[in-house]
Amino acid sequence: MTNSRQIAFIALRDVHKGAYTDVALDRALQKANLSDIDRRLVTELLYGSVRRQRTLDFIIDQLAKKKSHQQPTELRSILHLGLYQLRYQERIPASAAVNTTVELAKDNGFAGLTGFVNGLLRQYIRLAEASPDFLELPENPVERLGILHSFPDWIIKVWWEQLGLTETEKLCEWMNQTPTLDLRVNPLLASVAEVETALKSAGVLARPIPHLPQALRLIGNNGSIQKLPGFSQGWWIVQDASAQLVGHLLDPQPGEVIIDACAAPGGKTTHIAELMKDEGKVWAGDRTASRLRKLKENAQRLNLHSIEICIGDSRNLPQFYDVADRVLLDAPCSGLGTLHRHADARWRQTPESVQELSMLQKELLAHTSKFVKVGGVLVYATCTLHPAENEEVITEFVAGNSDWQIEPPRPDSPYSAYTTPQGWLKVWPHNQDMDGFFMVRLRKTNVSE
Ligand SMILES: C[S@@+](CC[C@H](N)C(=O)[O-])C[C@H]1O[C@@H](n2cnc3c(N)ncnc32)[C@H](O)[C@@H]1O
Repeated sequence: MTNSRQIAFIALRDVHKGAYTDVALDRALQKANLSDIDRRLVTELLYGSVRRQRTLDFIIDQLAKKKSHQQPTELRSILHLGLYQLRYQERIPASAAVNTTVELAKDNGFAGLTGFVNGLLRQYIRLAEASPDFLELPENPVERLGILHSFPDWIIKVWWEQLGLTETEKLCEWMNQTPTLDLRVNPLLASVAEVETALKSAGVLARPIPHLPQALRLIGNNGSIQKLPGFSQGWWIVQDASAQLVGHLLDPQPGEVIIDACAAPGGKTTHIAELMKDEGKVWAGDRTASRLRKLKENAQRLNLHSIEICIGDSRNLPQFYDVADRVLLDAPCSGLGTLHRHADARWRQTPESVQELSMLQKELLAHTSKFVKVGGVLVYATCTLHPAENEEVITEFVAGNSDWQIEPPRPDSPYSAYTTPQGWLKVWPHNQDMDGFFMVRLRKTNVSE
């Protein structure tokens, strides 16, 4: 049987056994010959079931005698797929969700438990029809939000401390959406209007994004990215709106020397080269060779020649001391601002991994700041929404280095919507409808300690 639900099941089973969601999806899709519509269904069922894992487990715990984690792994995966469709996929008729899930059980070694699967799903339908709020949620507001929107309690706490309860709930809802796709047009090869027209002629609608001169947001679901017009000609690259803000905040100028210290796969490196009209030098440093190969492919496709690759740990590159007009440190982070794109990230990160990342970020900042000439600029950015990786890193750095100052964007700049009183920029996705990001521009003065 190679139907889309069986493919989704194979991928979800692999995720429940420890695989990364995108890797499991690619592997399962490669073995199947599915139409674009079916591929989209598999992707939606898999990503949705992984995101909503905590809620789905809670429902099983409430409806079955055995807790979800006591169920055989593969049966748990099958139940997740069925419940996900019933709870979150209004377009799929309940009868289709139940019947296909029972079939999955039959075809995957649970023929003797089809009655249990059928009974549990039908009980869910009955209870949900009687009262959509039938889940017996705990009183504790953190746990309550965590179960209802499927996040670990520690993430809810981190956001709650910054936003309060109502806003945190909005952010959780935003992070459970299917992500949108933004393009960044390469102005050296095409204009935004040309790309918009080419996409339209292929039946794909796109709209510009305010304040971002190179951005287009695709409207609706699209098939393979590589098949969209202009891809092979290097007219555009996929990059979220908030990631595009980072390049503009750095504001690189033609002829300058720029070091992008954590560059791969090159979304921002290529933006920097475009903004410099491909004149000058962009050093693209990263410690991961496989990701740097991707950077090279991107630079070649976009026909950019000013980029030079440097493999290694950016905490140990003394040859770059005092050479750069500008440095970008787009630091490795916990990715709490892009949880909608990486379905399993909320289950992989932990408070401990955040502490380790925070230390690495502080070390990277201490070293890469030495690359900047006096008078030059460093932009520190992350796609996370955790203060230990953002505010704390910058506050500590500025307090310990009196020759560095935060340089807030001008009040009349397009960044004013994101600028905080401290001078750094924070993009909250539920307010700005783009990935969560933190970014700050620092300037090196000639006043030393
Ligand atoms: C957030 S990603 C960079 C994304 C990239 N700037 C872009 O826009 O496409 C962080 C990168 O930091 C790299 N990295 C992690 N630790 C590093 C280190 N000590 N030195 C250099 N690169 C490092 C990772 O390999 C990863 O590619």
